[in-house]
Amino acid sequence: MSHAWGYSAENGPEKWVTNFPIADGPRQSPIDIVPADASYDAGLKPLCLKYDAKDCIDILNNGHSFQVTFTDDTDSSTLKNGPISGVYRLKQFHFHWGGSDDRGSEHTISGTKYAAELHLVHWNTKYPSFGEAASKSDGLAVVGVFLKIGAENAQLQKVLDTFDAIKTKGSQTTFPGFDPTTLLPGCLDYWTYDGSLTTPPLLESVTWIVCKETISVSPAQMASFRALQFSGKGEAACCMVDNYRPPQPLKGRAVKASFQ
Ligand SMILES: Cc1ccnc(S(N)(=O)=O)n1
Ligand SMILES: [Zn+2]
Repeated sequence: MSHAWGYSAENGPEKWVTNFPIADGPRQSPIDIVPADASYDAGLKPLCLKYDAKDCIDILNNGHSFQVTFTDDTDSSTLKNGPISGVYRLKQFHFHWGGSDDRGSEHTISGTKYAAELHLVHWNTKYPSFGEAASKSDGLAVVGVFLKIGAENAQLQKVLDTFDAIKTKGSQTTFPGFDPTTLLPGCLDYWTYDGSLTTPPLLESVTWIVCKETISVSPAQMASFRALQFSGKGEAACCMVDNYRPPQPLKGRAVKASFQ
Protein backbone atom coordinates (compact mmCIF):
# COMPACT_ATOMS: atom_id res chain seq x y z
CA MET A 1 0.00 0.00 0.00
CA SER A 2 1.44 3.38 -0.90
CA HIS A 3 1.66 5.81 2.05
CA ALA A 4 -0.25 9.00 1.29
CA TRP A 5 1.97 11.33 3.27
CA GLY A 6 1.77 15.08 2.88
CA TYR A 7 1.83 18.32 4.85
CA SER A 8 -1.72 18.65 6.12
CA ALA A 9 -2.86 18.14 9.73
CA GLU A 10 -4.12 14.67 8.72
CA ASN A 11 -0.99 13.40 6.90
CA GLY A 12 1.76 15.86 7.81
CA PRO A 13 5.09 15.66 9.70
CA GLU A 14 3.45 14.87 13.08
CA LYS A 15 1.77 11.81 11.51
CA TRP A 16 4.68 10.43 9.47
CA VAL A 17 5.98 8.26 12.34
CA THR A 18 2.94 5.94 11.96
CA ASN A 19 4.10 4.66 8.58
CA PHE A 20 7.77 5.66 8.91
CA PRO A 21 8.91 4.90 12.49
CA ILE A 22 12.42 6.19 11.68
CA ALA A 23 10.81 9.63 12.00
CA ASP A 24 11.79 9.30 15.70
CA GLY A 25 15.29 8.05 14.84
CA PRO A 26 18.68 9.29 16.12
CA ARG A 27 19.73 11.31 13.06
CA GLN A 28 16.63 13.02 11.68
CA SER A 29 16.55 16.22 9.64
CA PRO A 30 16.15 19.12 9.49
CA ILE A 31 17.63 20.66 12.65
CA ASP A 32 17.96 24.09 14.18
CA ILE A 33 21.56 25.16 13.61
CA VAL A 34 22.96 27.28 16.45
CA PRO A 35 26.16 28.84 15.10
CA ALA A 36 27.57 29.40 18.59
CA ASP A 37 27.28 25.63 19.25
CA ALA A 38 28.91 24.58 15.98
CA SER A 39 32.62 23.71 16.17
CA TYR A 40 35.02 24.96 13.51
CA ASP A 41 36.76 22.01 11.84
CA ALA A 42 39.99 23.01 10.07
CA GLY A 43 39.98 19.59 8.40
CA LEU A 44 36.85 20.40 6.41
CA LYS A 45 37.71 21.10 2.77
CA PRO A 46 36.03 23.71 0.56
CA LEU A 47 33.07 22.38 -1.38
CA CYS A 48 33.86 21.36 -4.95
CA LEU A 49 30.62 21.62 -6.94
CA LYS A 50 31.00 21.13 -10.68
CA TYR A 51 27.76 20.92 -12.69
CA ASP A 52 27.19 20.58 -16.44
CA ALA A 53 24.05 22.31 -17.75
CA LYS A 54 23.83 19.58 -20.40
CA ASP A 55 22.84 17.15 -17.63
CA CYS A 56 19.65 19.06 -16.82
CA ILE A 57 16.64 17.15 -18.17
CA ASP A 58 13.23 18.16 -16.92
CA ILE A 59 11.10 19.69 -14.16
CA LEU A 60 8.28 17.82 -12.40
CA ASN A 61 5.52 18.61 -9.91
CA ASN A 62 5.67 15.49 -7.70
CA GLY A 63 2.80 16.52 -5.43
CA HIS A 64 5.11 17.44 -2.54
CA SER A 65 7.40 19.98 -4.24
CA PHE A 66 8.79 20.40 -7.73
CA GLN A 67 12.07 18.86 -8.73
CA VAL A 68 14.58 19.48 -11.50
CA THR A 69 16.11 16.17 -12.52
CA PHE A 70 19.59 15.55 -13.94
CA THR A 71 21.05 12.71 -15.93
CA ASP A 72 23.44 10.93 -13.58
CA ASP A 73 25.03 8.29 -15.84
CA THR A 74 28.49 9.94 -15.67
CA ASP A 75 30.56 12.12 -13.32
CA SER A 76 29.74 15.32 -15.24
CA SER A 77 27.75 16.97 -12.42
CA THR A 78 29.32 16.23 -9.07
CA LEU A 79 30.03 17.21 -5.49
CA LYS A 80 33.51 16.47 -4.14
CA ASN A 81 35.50 17.40 -1.05
CA GLY A 82 33.71 19.42 1.64
CA PRO A 83 32.92 16.95 4.45
CA ILE A 84 32.62 13.95 2.12
CA SER A 85 35.03 11.43 0.61
CA GLY A 86 34.77 10.28 -2.95
CA VAL A 87 32.48 11.52 -5.70
CA TYR A 88 28.77 12.22 -5.33
CA ARG A 89 26.61 12.79 -8.43
CA LEU A 90 23.82 15.37 -8.65
CA LYS A 91 20.44 13.65 -9.00
CA GLN A 92 17.95 16.49 -8.58
CA PHE A 93 17.21 19.73 -6.85
CA HIS A 94 13.97 20.92 -5.27
CA PHE A 95 12.68 23.46 -2.77
CA HIS A 96 10.61 23.79 0.40
CA TRP A 97 8.67 26.96 1.16
CA GLY A 98 6.00 28.58 3.31
CA GLY A 99 2.54 30.04 2.97
CA SER A 100 4.00 33.44 3.86
CA ASP A 101 7.43 35.04 3.69
CA ASP A 102 8.13 34.49 7.42
CA ARG A 103 8.45 30.70 7.13
CA GLY A 104 9.28 27.95 4.70
CA SER A 105 12.83 26.75 5.29
CA GLU A 106 13.43 23.34 6.88
CA HIS A 107 16.69 24.09 8.64
CA THR A 108 16.60 27.15 10.90
CA ILE A 109 19.42 29.29 12.24
CA SER A 110 19.02 29.94 15.99
CA GLY A 111 15.29 29.69 15.38
CA THR A 112 15.25 31.96 12.32
CA LYS A 113 13.16 30.62 9.45
CA TYR A 114 13.79 31.70 5.88
CA ALA A 115 11.15 31.97 3.14
CA ALA A 116 12.40 28.88 1.33
CA GLU A 117 15.21 26.35 1.14
CA LEU A 118 16.88 24.83 -1.92
CA HIS A 119 18.10 21.22 -1.72
CA LEU A 120 20.64 19.86 -4.20
CA VAL A 121 20.58 16.07 -3.80
CA HIS A 122 23.71 14.02 -4.60
CA TRP A 123 24.47 10.29 -4.28
CA ASN A 124 27.72 8.48 -3.50
CA THR A 125 29.14 6.77 -6.59
CA LYS A 126 30.68 4.00 -4.45
CA TYR A 127 27.14 2.59 -4.77
CA PRO A 128 25.59 1.57 -8.12
CA SER A 129 22.59 3.92 -8.05
CA PHE A 130 20.72 6.62 -6.14
CA GLY A 131 18.28 4.02 -4.87
CA GLU A 132 21.06 1.85 -3.48
CA ALA A 133 22.89 4.83 -2.01
CA ALA A 134 19.77 6.17 -0.30
CA SER A 135 19.82 3.22 2.11
CA LYS A 136 23.47 3.65 3.18
CA SER A 137 24.69 5.83 6.05
CA ASP A 138 27.13 7.62 3.70
CA GLY A 139 24.96 7.33 0.62
CA LEU A 140 23.66 10.86 0.07
CA ALA A 141 24.87 14.44 0.41
CA VAL A 142 22.40 17.31 0.21
CA VAL A 143 23.50 20.92 -0.16
CA GLY A 144 20.98 23.29 1.42
CA VAL A 145 20.73 26.96 0.48
CA PHE A 146 18.40 29.42 2.22
CA LEU A 147 16.28 31.83 0.16
CA LYS A 148 15.97 35.21 1.90
CA ILE A 149 13.34 37.76 0.89
CA GLY A 150 14.93 40.61 -1.09
CA ALA A 151 15.73 41.41 -4.68
CA GLU A 152 14.34 39.40 -7.56
CA ASN A 153 16.59 36.47 -8.45
CA ALA A 154 16.96 36.38 -12.24
CA GLN A 155 18.50 32.90 -12.28
CA LEU A 156 15.71 31.48 -10.10
CA GLN A 157 13.19 33.14 -12.42
CA LYS A 158 14.28 30.75 -15.19
CA VAL A 159 12.92 27.92 -13.01
CA LEU A 160 9.75 29.81 -12.09
CA ASP A 161 9.00 30.51 -15.78
CA THR A 162 8.18 26.80 -16.19
CA PHE A 163 5.49 26.80 -13.49
CA ASP A 164 2.51 27.24 -15.82
CA ALA A 165 3.42 23.83 -17.30
CA ILE A 166 3.79 22.04 -13.92
CA LYS A 167 0.92 23.55 -11.94
CA THR A 168 -0.60 20.28 -10.80
CA LYS A 169 0.65 17.02 -9.32
CA GLY A 170 2.19 14.71 -11.91
CA SER A 171 2.75 17.38 -14.56
CA GLN A 172 6.22 17.80 -16.01
CA THR A 173 8.00 19.57 -18.83
CA THR A 174 11.42 19.55 -20.43
CA PHE A 175 13.96 21.90 -18.85
CA PRO A 176 17.19 21.57 -20.82
CA GLY A 177 20.43 23.42 -20.26
CA PHE A 178 19.92 24.90 -16.79
CA ASP A 179 23.11 25.32 -14.72
CA PRO A 180 22.33 24.96 -11.00
CA THR A 181 25.62 26.66 -10.16
CA THR A 182 23.75 29.90 -10.89
CA LEU A 183 21.59 29.25 -7.80
CA LEU A 184 24.53 28.97 -5.40
CA PRO A 185 25.68 31.81 -3.13
CA GLY A 186 29.03 33.43 -3.84
CA CYS A 187 30.53 32.19 -0.59
CA LEU A 188 30.33 28.43 0.04
CA ASP A 189 31.09 28.45 3.78
CA TYR A 190 28.91 25.76 5.35
CA TRP A 191 27.73 23.86 8.39
CA THR A 192 27.63 20.06 8.20
CA TYR A 193 26.08 17.25 10.23
CA ASP A 194 24.82 13.69 9.83
CA GLY A 195 21.10 13.57 9.08
CA SER A 196 18.27 12.20 7.00
CA LEU A 197 15.91 12.80 4.16
CA THR A 198 13.38 15.38 5.37
CA THR A 199 10.46 13.67 3.65
CA PRO A 200 9.39 10.02 3.75
CA PRO A 201 11.04 7.55 3.73
CA LEU A 202 13.18 9.77 6.06
CA LEU A 203 16.20 7.54 5.48
CA GLU A 204 19.19 8.33 7.71
CA SER A 205 21.65 8.45 4.83
CA VAL A 206 22.34 12.16 4.34
CA THR A 207 25.45 14.18 5.00
CA TRP A 208 23.90 17.64 5.27
CA ILE A 209 25.85 20.63 3.96
CA VAL A 210 24.00 23.87 4.79
CA CYS A 211 25.40 27.06 3.28
CA LYS A 212 25.91 30.02 5.58
CA GLU A 213 25.23 32.58 2.83
CA THR A 214 21.72 32.99 1.48
CA ILE A 215 20.44 33.71 -2.01
CA SER A 216 17.66 36.23 -2.66
CA VAL A 217 14.05 35.73 -3.69
CA SER A 218 11.46 38.48 -4.17
CA PRO A 219 7.98 38.45 -2.61
CA ALA A 220 6.49 38.17 -6.11
CA GLN A 221 8.66 35.15 -6.83
CA MET A 222 7.51 33.52 -3.60
CA ALA A 223 3.91 34.09 -4.75
CA SER A 224 4.76 32.06 -7.87
CA PHE A 225 5.92 29.13 -5.72
CA ARG A 226 2.60 29.28 -3.85
CA ALA A 227 0.57 29.10 -7.07
CA LEU A 228 1.75 25.55 -7.62
CA GLN A 229 -0.68 22.90 -6.40
CA PHE A 230 -0.36 19.75 -4.27
CA SER A 231 -3.46 18.52 -6.09
CA GLY A 232 -3.71 16.86 -9.46
CA LYS A 233 -5.43 18.20 -12.60
CA GLY A 234 -9.20 18.08 -12.21
CA GLU A 235 -8.96 17.69 -8.41
CA ALA A 236 -10.04 20.34 -5.89
CA ALA A 237 -7.20 22.90 -6.02
CA CYS A 238 -4.85 22.86 -3.01
CA CYS A 239 -2.02 25.41 -3.08
CA MET A 240 1.45 23.99 -2.59
CA VAL A 241 2.55 25.85 0.55
CA ASP A 242 4.20 24.96 3.88
CA ASN A 243 5.85 21.86 2.39
CA TYR A 244 8.55 21.88 5.06
CA ARG A 245 9.33 19.60 8.02
CA PRO A 246 10.11 21.46 11.25
CA PRO A 247 13.46 21.00 13.04
CA GLN A 248 14.01 17.63 14.73
CA PRO A 249 15.87 16.74 17.97
CA LEU A 250 19.67 16.92 17.68
CA LYS A 251 20.11 13.83 19.93
CA GLY A 252 23.73 14.53 20.71
CA ARG A 253 24.93 15.13 17.16
CA ALA A 254 27.78 17.53 16.48
CA VAL A 255 27.36 20.33 13.96
CA LYS A 256 30.66 21.37 12.37
CA ALA A 257 31.52 24.64 10.64
CA SER A 258 33.88 25.01 7.68
CA PHE A 259 34.58 28.60 8.71
CA GLN A 260 35.67 30.53 11.81
C1 LIG B 1 15.46 12.97 -3.01
C2 LIG B 1 14.87 13.30 -1.68
C3 LIG B 1 13.87 12.54 -1.15
C4 LIG B 1 13.37 12.88 0.08
N1 LIG B 1 13.84 13.98 0.76
C5 LIG B 1 14.83 14.68 0.19
S1 LIG B 1 15.46 16.04 1.04
N2 LIG B 1 14.23 17.02 1.36
O1 LIG B 1 15.97 15.53 2.31
O2 LIG B 1 16.42 16.69 0.20
N3 LIG B 1 15.35 14.38 -1.00
ZN1 LIG C 1 14.30 18.73 0.44
